[in-house]
Amino acid sequence: MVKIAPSILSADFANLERDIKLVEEKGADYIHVDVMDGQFVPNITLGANIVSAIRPVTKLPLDVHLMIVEPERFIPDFAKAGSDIITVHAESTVHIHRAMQMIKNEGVKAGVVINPGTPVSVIEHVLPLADLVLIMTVNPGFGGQAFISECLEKVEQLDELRKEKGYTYEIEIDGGVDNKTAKACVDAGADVLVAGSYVYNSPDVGERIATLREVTK
Ligand SMILES: O=C(CO)[C@@H](O)[C@H](O)COP(=O)(O)O
Ligand SMILES: [Fe+2]
Repeated sequence: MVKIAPSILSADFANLERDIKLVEEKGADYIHVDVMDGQFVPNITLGANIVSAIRPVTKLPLDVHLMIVEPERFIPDFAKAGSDIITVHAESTVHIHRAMQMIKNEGVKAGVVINPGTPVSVIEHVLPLADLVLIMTVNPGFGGQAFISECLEKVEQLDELRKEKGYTYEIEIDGGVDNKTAKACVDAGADVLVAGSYVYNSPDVGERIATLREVTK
């Protein structure tokens, strides 16, 4: 069954505890945390102090998506804050392999992520290190953008590669996931769907999570 990772970027920041507990109760699998620095992407969100603050409010894994330049500078902080998965952009550092080693050395699962314009070949040599590969289906920076379906070809490639080479990473999709796009993601080979605005911009968050499960069955 597909895993659902609501993105708290679309939650009410004045009521984060309430909104995290709500999706946990309604069957979410991960809590997706979008960290933006205003440089790698044109938006600023939150830092390791917020990850520490939300750590005690949920038992769900914290899936921390770093959209920051030179993430190596902050990996120890996000690990100590209680992240379960830390995902770094191949485009954000010249040392993606080192960044992933740093994450693993902290005892945290290491993810690698690529933007819509970046091919799978760029991350080919770090796939043996990856616990998770995240495919962006929007240009990172904001919630509520339209799904870029061309990116699904990369999900198929990654699914093929793991079958061929015996890699163990999960494939996660982030951006524009809703009741209309979720099925194609799973059909392409995705294991985890991040959904921000679709889940949180509704008075019935439980119905939204249930619909994502229903349409991907
Ligand atoms: O990383 C990002 C955006 O850069 C995401 O995790 C968004 O939070 C997804 O939002 P929706 O497209 O689901 O509204
Ligand atoms: Fe994200």
